[in-house]
Amino acid sequence: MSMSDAPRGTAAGGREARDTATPPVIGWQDGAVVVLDQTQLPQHVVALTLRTVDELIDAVRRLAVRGAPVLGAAGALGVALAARQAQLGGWSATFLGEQVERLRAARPTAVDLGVGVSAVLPALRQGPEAARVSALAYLARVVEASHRIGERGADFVAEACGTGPLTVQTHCNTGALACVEWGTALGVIRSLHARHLMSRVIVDETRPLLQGARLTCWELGRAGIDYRLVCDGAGPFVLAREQVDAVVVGADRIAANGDTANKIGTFGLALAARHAGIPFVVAAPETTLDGSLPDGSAIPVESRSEDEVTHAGGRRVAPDDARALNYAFDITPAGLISAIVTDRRLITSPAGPSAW
Ligand SMILES: CSC[C@@H](O)[C@@H](O)C(=O)COP(=O)(O)O
Repeated sequence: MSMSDAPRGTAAGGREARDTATPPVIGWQDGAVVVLDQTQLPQHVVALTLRTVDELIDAVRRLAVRGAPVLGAAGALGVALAARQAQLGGWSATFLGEQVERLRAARPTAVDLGVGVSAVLPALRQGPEAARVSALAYLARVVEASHRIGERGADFVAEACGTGPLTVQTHCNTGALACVEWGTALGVIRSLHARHLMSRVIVDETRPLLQGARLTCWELGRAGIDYRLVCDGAGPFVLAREQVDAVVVGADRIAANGDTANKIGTFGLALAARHAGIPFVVAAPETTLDGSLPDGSAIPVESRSEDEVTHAGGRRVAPDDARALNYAFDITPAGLISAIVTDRRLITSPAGPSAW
């Protein structure tokens, strides 16, 4: 992705160091994982150089690197990083295995994080170089999947909604920042735009770190796609008032029956879409399908710090004794989902993916 009109920089271990290199969303450089620090966008384009598994886990937990497919890439590259650290530090095989499992567990809901870790494990036995090559191959597959999802999703939305111009609502950030390139839900929107079918995107601001407001608006602006930002609470009303044609969202984990975990606020949009009689589409790579879980009740839902709800702008806004529930994700029942679009297929079965 092009970042030519924003400040740039690199940083090591979380420290900022400005230079003129264009940071990739995620990549490998000189024995380290390099990620674009998504907590600093859109004001600053700053890369983080992560040299240890601990630094990578910290970046994942504070959402400096985020979005399910990119978390998969982080898991894959993280195994290569662990292999390198093990060689340099003389780690035992047991300790190396423990560090890899810590990485897998850094965030619980996005199944792709563990998928990326598992993809590189066979190469780990052959040493750091083999792990690096395997991780980069995984990253290339993430990119390819993202483009396929965009095209297939655009086919479905165009078929379901007509030739436009279309107003599409989306939630969170599912673009290049979450997928290395193009995007899942935002990839569908990009592909519709490339076909001259898009009118406008309604962007929900998204908790906890305003991923929609900061990241999706930034990406849409760069792509030249018209959008309007709305606060999360306004989402369902705006869907009806602005005559939205379809809702397209991403996913962090899809159970065998099609119940889908995605960013908190998605469930409400799905209810609103059903009320309005418009398609509610989930766009995700095949890797996000977790056939080991029968339904959404088994999906682990991340709960984050209460401070993200009780504080705003760096200061406490709720009373000192206020307690918060800070679920990072919700589960949308399969019955509210019109279609699941993956890089391999279109699933419209009301019985869900278990009938695939
Ligand atoms: C293509 S990204 C799909 C999902 O990962 C996305 O919708 C989402 O919920 C991201 O949550 P985040 O907490 O920002 O990692």
